[in-house]
Formats: sequence, C-alpha cells, structure tokens
Amino acid sequence: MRWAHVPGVLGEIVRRRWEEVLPLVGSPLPEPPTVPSFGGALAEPGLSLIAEVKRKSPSQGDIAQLDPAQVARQYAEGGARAISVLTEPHYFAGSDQDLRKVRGAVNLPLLRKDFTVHPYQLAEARSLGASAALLIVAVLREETASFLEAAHQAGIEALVEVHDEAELEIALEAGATILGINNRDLTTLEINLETAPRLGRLARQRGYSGLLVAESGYGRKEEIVPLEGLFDAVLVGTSLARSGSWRQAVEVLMGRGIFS
Ligand SMILES: O=C(O)c1ccccc1NCC(=O)[C@H](O)[C@H](O)COP(=O)(O)O
Repeated sequence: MRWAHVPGVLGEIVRRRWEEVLPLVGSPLPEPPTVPSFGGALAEPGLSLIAEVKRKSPSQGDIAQLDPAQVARQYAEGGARAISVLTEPHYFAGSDQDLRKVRGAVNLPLLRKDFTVHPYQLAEARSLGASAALLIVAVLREETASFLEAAHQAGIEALVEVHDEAELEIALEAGATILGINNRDLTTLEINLETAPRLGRLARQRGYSGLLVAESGYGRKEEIVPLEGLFDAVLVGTSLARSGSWRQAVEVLMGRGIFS
C-alpha cells in the first residue's frame, strides 16, 4: 500500500489524502494567478510571522469556528508576512475554498498547508493562489527531491518540513531552500520547543544557507524572542486561531502591540 511506511495519525491522514487525490489527477486546473514570493517575504529583516488559519487538529480537537478571510485580514493588519491555510478537510476541517477566500482577502503570500502525496497537488495549490506548498520529509522520505523538482516545475515554492536529524539530512541532500523545523512530532503529536533551535543550529553547522522556519507549539512572545538571529520565520497556528482577536494576538506575540 502507498505510504504504508508512515506511522500514527500522520499515516492515516496521508493514506486518506492519497485515495482522495488520485481520482483528481489530470483534471484541468484554472490558470494560476500572479502571487507574491513566499521566500521573499520570509527573508525580510527580523523574524517573519507565518500566521495559520486553523479550525481543528488531531492534537487539539476543535480550535476555533472562523471565517478564513476575516482572520487572514486581521493577521495581515497585525503584521504577519505570510498566511498558512490548512486545506485538509477531515482532520483539520479545512478546504480549498478557504484558500480561495484568503487569496481574495489579502495580498500576502499563502502557504497551502496540506499533506502533499502527489505532484498534482502542487499544480493545484498554485492554481488556487498559493505561493508555497508543504513537503513533509517524514512522509516523502527519499522522494523529497523529486517532489521538490515537481514543485519547481509547477512554479510553486516548497516549505520542506523536518523533525529529526535523519529527516534534516534528507532535506539538505534534496536541496531544500526553505526548511521548516517542526517542534511537533507528527506521529506522537508531542511538542518539544527545543527541537527547532537544536536542528536549526545543526542545519547551519552543516552549511545550510537557505531560509529557516520554526514551526508549532508557540503561544507566547517569550518563546518567540530566542528564535531571532537563527530563524527567518516562525509559523504559529493554534494560539493565534483560538485567540478570537486575531490582529491583537499577532501584535502581542510578535512584541509589536500596545500590550506587549
Ligand atoms: O496540529 C496538529 O495536531 C497536527 C497533527 C498531525 C499533523 C499535522 C499537524 N499540524 C500541522 C502543523 O504543522 C501545524 O498546524 C503548524 O505548525 C502550527 O502549529 P501550532 O501553532 O502548534 O498550531
């Protein structure tokens, strides 16, 4: 069975995604709109925030009932430099329509946060108005390089996500230029905020000179501040999405608000 090697809830998600994507492969897609550069936004001076539109997750259950366009607009007003939109329907209650709505609401680069298991999804993401798509090394393993090439062919940037040393080696070997380090183990769902700094330093020691993104588990400014200097960006979902006052939550988290 395809993706049988992927354990835990992550395995359940990607095998279900595979079954859903296969019948769509080859369907014609609308002409992609012009979109801003994801990497360009993350490379701006200081630590960039990628703020995530997230309704639900396997680790948290229900997070927030939200209007993706309204939330994205407030994230942008608060100073987020990119927006991540979860489009997986069953475990995250997301949809492609969410991405379309967010595309219509803000001019920031969008990350389609989905579980990429077929190159068709990369063309689909680009067609929906995403600037970047997610490639998870725990899923793609040695196929990461060919998916990176497929992303290039589809004209979309790729956030290549790792969680341990072995995955980091695969990502570096594959030629990732936007490297995400997830504090969340997607098999056990446990979070350890020391993972991103540890692997971030290791990536730099190994000569990696691309963009570095710290992902998952951040909820307080004190947790974000130590990332500056090593990371280019931080990706935050749950704590922002559940705040209910999204612009202010971004300002406070990034230390730019009147309450920070
Ligand atoms: O969030 C989960 O529980 C989860 C479970 C299994 C696979 C992926 C999952 N999340 C995707 C993400 O990477 C996060 O949405 C993202 O990094 C933001 O994390 P957080 O700020 O902790 O919501």
